[in-house]
Amino acid sequence: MGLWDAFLNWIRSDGGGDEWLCVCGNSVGIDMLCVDLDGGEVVDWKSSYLFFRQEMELSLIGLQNAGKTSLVNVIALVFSLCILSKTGGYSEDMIPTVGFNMKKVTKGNVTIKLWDLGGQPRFRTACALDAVFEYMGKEMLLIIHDGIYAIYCLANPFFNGLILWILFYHFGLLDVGVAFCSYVVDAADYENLSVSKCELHDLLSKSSLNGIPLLVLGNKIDKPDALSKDDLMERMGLKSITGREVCCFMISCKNSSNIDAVIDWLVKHSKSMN
Ligand SMILES: Nc1nc2c(ncn2[C@@H]2O[C@H](COP(=O)(O)OP(=O)(O)OP(=O)(O)O)[C@@H](O)[C@H]2O)c(=O)[nH]1
Ligand SMILES: [Mg+2]
Repeated sequence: MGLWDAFLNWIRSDGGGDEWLCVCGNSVGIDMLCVDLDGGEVVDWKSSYLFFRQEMELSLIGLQNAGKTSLVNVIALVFSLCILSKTGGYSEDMIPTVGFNMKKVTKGNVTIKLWDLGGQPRFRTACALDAVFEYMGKEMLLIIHDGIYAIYCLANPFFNGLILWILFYHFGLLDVGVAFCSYVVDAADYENLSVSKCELHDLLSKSSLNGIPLLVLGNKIDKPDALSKDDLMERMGLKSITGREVCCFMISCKNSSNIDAVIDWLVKHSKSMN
């Protein structure tokens, strides 16, 4: 049922009374809540989604402390449209990510699988990143055994089938492809900018990422000393990148600034499943 049908039905049935209607929306969709004025309870809710079926894989890459996990939490909150959710959102109290986390968020027809990679040097090795990208390229697979990465090469067809089967049934991890690369930078951490620039350019030199659109997120713009977008683009060497689309947004996970713009970009660049 479409949003307007739901709305009209609700108006026709008990739209008067001591209830009020709240329509809220973001880049993922629109929710319509019917709230009981006396008790403050949500008595009914309907959803409508602006997009056709979309699925995307998002790997968040960047140095330690850039705010990748914070971004995952903020995106998860946007997907729950804030009102009904008691979880997710920004927290000052973060633990550095060990290895990586995978979080899948779904809202209506939009699904994002977020691969949140630990940014400490030991997790940033070419090997760990390669493994994820190669996995997405379906040439190698990455499985976690008690926190240790095991990389399986898909050269052997028998092994192939076996591992794909395990992945499919236990992790639901099939049919993915790298649609774009997203990179998170702390825009207020001048000291680490040159390291961040090198890591990014190293990553872009990988053949599996040839031509793939690049999304750079300058995080923590709530900090008074955060760089401007122009300065960040200059210092990250973004202006010299050719052969691919490059987009840069300045965001704050803390204040949720520009998060909707990021989600819009992701949805536009994801594989449409129509
Ligand atoms: N002021 C400010 N602080 C932020 C923002 N986003 C994240 N932080 C803080 O930065 C710190 C690191 O955030 P994380 O999300 O854990 O960073 P990370 O990139 O996941 O770090 P690793 O897991 O070690 O790679 C935390 O203390 C966050 O609260 C932001 O927009 N503004
Ligand atoms: Mg993290």
